[in-house]
Amino acid sequence: MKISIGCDHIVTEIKDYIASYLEKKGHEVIDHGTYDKQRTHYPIFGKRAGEKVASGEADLGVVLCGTGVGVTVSANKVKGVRAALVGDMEAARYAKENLNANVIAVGGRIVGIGLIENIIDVFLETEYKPSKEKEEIIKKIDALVTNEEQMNNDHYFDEFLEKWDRGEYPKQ
Ligand SMILES: O=C(CO)[C@@H](O)[C@@H](O)[C@H](O)COP(=O)(O)O
Repeated sequence: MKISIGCDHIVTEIKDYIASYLEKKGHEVIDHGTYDKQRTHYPIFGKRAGEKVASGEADLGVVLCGTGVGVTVSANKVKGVRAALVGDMEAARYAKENLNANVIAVGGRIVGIGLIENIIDVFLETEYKPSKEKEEIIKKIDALVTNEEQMNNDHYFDEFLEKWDRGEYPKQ
C-alpha cells in the first residue's frame, strides 16, 4: 500500500520509526514531514498527509503529534478525509470497519511505540464492512466539509437518530 505520513516536531523520531516500520513491511511511504525537531505547526502536516489520501495518491494515512489531537482535527478538514484518533487497537479496527476511516492518528506522547505499531497493523489489515446504513452516514459526514447549510443546524443528523429510535440499525 501507499501510506501518507505526517507529524509535528514533537514526535519526528516516532514518525521516522513508523515510516521505516511500514517500509519493512513492504509499504511505500510518502513522508510529508516534519523532518527534524525544529518547532513547527501540526496542522500543516495533518493537511498535507490528508490531501494525498483524499486525492488518491496514497491509499491510507498515518498522522502523529504529541497528543494526536491537532493533526486529527486538521486532517479532518480536508474534503474526503476521515481521520480517527485512537489509542487502542479496538478503536482502530472500529474506525476502519465501520467508518471506513482513511487516516489513523495517534498521540506519540500518549501511546507507547509497541501499541502504535499494533494500532497501525490493525488499521491496515482491517477491511471496511459496508452496509447501506454505513454508506449513508459516511456520505453525510463527508458532506459536512462542503455543506455550509449544515452549520448551526442542530437537526442535521436527525434522520439517523430517528432510524436509531425505530430500531433500524442492526447491532454491530
Ligand atoms: O498534541 C499536539 C497538538 O495537538 C502537540 O504535538 C502540540 O501541541 C505541540 O506540543 C506543540 O509544540 P510546541 O508548541 O512546541 O509545544
